[in-house]
Amino acid sequence: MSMNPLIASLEGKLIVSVQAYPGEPLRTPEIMAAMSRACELGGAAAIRCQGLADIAAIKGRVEVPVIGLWKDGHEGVYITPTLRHARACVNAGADIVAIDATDRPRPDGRSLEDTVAPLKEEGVLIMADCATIEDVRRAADLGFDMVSTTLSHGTAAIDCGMADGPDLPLLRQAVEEFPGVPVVCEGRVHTPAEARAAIDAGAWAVVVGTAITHPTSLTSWFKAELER
Ligand SMILES: CC(=O)N[C@H](C=O)[C@@H](O)[C@H](O)[C@H](O)COP(=O)(O)O
Repeated sequence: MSMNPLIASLEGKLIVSVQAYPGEPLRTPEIMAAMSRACELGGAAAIRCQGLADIAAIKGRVEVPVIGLWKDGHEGVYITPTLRHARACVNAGADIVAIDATDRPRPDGRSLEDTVAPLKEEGVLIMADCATIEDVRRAADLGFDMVSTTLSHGTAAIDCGMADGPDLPLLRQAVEEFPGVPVVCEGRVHTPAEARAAIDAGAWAVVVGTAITHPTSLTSWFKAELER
């Protein structure tokens, strides 16, 4: 099967995740859209973002593709947990929808397979947020358009530490097992060198969030170093 051109366009590219967490000062669609545009000007090939209002605002502000997701809650499956959430992301303007691809129970009782099948029929491009190689295998089997290492560091909704880099072992294993599937390296990519290493390890694209778009974390990293 030939690859969708939008997915193909992301090969070797940097995707920036632009998200603010509940209660944070930057959490308004207007600010997230401005930040996304700023990242686009810096060369982001796509923006990954959260929530229907942010997706719509960002889609209206940038030319590059938007990977949308909807975080609902912060325990269990919270990244676009149901078909309803996924369809809403599409309606808000997402070009690709990111979905939790773990096998944990979903709030609507549907399996991942039953969540994904209608989306595939509707022609929606989907990205699998994976925690383990089993998740990658499941996602590849279900026909996800991209798989990502998003959840490999656990599923804490907010993760501000600078310790640990990206999960290159999981990335490498996924790339080796599924040479035909675009594998995205996402989660704890904190430096340009780490992004480079991910591409060198076979990543189709790299997603960087915190290290570009989360000033509270960035500030705390600098502060911690001064207090060490
Ligand atoms: C685990 C989870 O919910 N990850 C979220 C997924 O959208 C975001 O909070 C992350 O910022 C994103 O994955 C990028 O990762 P990092 O911020 O480490 O560059």
